[in-house]
Amino acid sequence: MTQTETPPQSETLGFQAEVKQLLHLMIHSLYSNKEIFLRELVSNASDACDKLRFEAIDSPDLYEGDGELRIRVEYDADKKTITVSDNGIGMTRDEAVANLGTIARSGTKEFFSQLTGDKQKDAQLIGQFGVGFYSSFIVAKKVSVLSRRAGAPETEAVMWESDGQGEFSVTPVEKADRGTAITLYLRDDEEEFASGWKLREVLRRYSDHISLPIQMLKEEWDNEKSELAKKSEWETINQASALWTRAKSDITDEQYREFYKHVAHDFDDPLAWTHNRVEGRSEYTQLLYIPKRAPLDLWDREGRRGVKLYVKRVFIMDDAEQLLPAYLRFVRGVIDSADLPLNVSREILQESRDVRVIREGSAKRVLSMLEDLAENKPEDYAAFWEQFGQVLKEGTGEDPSNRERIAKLLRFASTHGDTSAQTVSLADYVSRMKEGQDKIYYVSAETYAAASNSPHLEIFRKKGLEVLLLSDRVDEWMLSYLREFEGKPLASIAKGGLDLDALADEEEKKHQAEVAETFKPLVERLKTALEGKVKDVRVTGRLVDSPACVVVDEHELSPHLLRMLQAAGQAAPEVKPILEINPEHGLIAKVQAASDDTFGEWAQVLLDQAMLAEGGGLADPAAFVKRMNKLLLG
Ligand SMILES: Nc1ncnc2c1ncn2[C@@H]1O[C@H](COP(=O)(O)OP(=O)(O)OP(=O)(O)O)[C@@H](O)[C@H]1O
Repeated sequence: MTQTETPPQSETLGFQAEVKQLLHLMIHSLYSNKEIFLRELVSNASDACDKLRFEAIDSPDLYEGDGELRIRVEYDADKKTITVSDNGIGMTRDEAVANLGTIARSGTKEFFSQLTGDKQKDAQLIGQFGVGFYSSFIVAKKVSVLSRRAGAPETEAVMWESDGQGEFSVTPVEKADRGTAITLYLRDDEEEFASGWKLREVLRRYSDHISLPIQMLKEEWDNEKSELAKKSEWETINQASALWTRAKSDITDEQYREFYKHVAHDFDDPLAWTHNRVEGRSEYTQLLYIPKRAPLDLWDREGRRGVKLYVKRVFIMDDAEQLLPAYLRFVRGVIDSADLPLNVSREILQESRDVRVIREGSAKRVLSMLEDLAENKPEDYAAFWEQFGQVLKEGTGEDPSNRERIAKLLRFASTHGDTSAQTVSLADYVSRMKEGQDKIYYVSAETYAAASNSPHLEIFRKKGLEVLLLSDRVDEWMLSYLREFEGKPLASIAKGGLDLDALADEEEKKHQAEVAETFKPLVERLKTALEGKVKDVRVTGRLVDSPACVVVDEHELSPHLLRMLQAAGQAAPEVKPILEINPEHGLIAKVQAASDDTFGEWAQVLLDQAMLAEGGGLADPAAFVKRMNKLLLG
């Protein structure tokens, strides 16, 4: 060493604030589930081997003569340590600092903003977020990570160490073999994990689905010493074949569930799964899961989506979004293709005919799984709908070839149940349609309350006609694609003239015609008073308790959609409403009797309150209040 060179130095660095918070939460909330740390470490080791195998497709030298990838678990009962090691991709110093000192995952902001302080709820949330490496600190008072990246010189390894309190150190060290060895120094009350029996039991339970061999040193009973003695020979304690390649009949539900937790980085069990081998024009295997809960980044454009892609059992990439349409982005799992080249890139995926076949096939499988759930496990389907219904609705526009199947899977709130729970299917609705009814009626508004209190509903309630109550953001968009169901058009009850004639009896029709005639002069007066503000004024039979309402023409954008466009800063055309008045209402009689002096005020109040009831704002609310007060004082 020359004089100017300094010996490698150890550096102490602070954890990112979020990591500190996560560590604290994890240790305190996940205590009852502490053995999951082993699953997480094995899962990471397996991912590291997958990454190496992928990089080695182009650079076989990375194997450094050792192509047999494996994970090893060792323990020392005296020192109370456990070591999980792999010969995977490994980490450089900088990677260790970034990966084990910060959290740079989508959904991080949502995660921290949703924490409540309630241990159980927070534990659930941490599970959804992903526990990962940091879960080691649930059982360990100190963790050391010794790692060398594949292809880096032996002298360029790193030792990362921390007691999980707020800081960690990184020290340059030497390591002959590539990969990562993570040693946990167990807390005093966690010694039970430093046992061959315990480790085997936990590994079999949580990690049997891992496709690489998980090895431990053989142990045999030593009669002389009356204890289990470790041999120098390794034995593989899992089945070590990719789970999805095994026959369905050889896989237990427990193994399917554990595999899900590994691929989806979820803590919870999945809601459902589908596992198929497809042969023929295209050959692939799919194992796809529906999670129980929406990930925190479901609405995050940068969020994770899609499934893991394997080609002939070699891991190629995470989140291969081309393999499923975007409206199924909540699906997790694995697709293993026999046709794609190993060097496939995201760009190639976009163009590939094989990928298109896989995407179409996978979408169909997921829809079948959902249909099965809806039919045979309605409670599970309701849980699915609550979490992912809004995303599935996007499919009505995105996937025209499956629109009918998707339409059958949709669930809505309606006046039938009068609750905000979305449980009514279009088929349910159709089965309850009245004789002579040929349309599926709906009303859409910003909120469920606004929809269910819409004045437009009055006549429907009176006649016992069911109306769907739509208030999800995606609904208006969906309605522009979903125009009918089983030949029955979907019709907004806030648009156009109300065509309930088929449902009215002769006497009603006669009465309506007479009323329209009687109120003609009032209608004309209102038209003049509101000129420029409304498109038309007419008498309606759709109201029962309200004096007036506003509607728009059939082909025009609904006021609700207009407001959404305006809120999104988009140019929206000007749409003048049609004012409809209820001839049976006392207030209309009052307006009719108003003198010319106050008639203008009455007309304006009638329009303003109809706009308010519809869920819209007023351009000049203060003027409305002033006018109202004046009229109230009489
Ligand atoms: N054995 C390992 N070999 C190589 N890199 C590893 C290993 N273990 C962890 N890492 C790196 O550290 C990162 C962080 O791991 P961590 O377990 O916290 O999160 P994750 O695996 O990305 O996601 P999750 O928290 O959902 O499991 C990993 O993404 C990986 O880059």
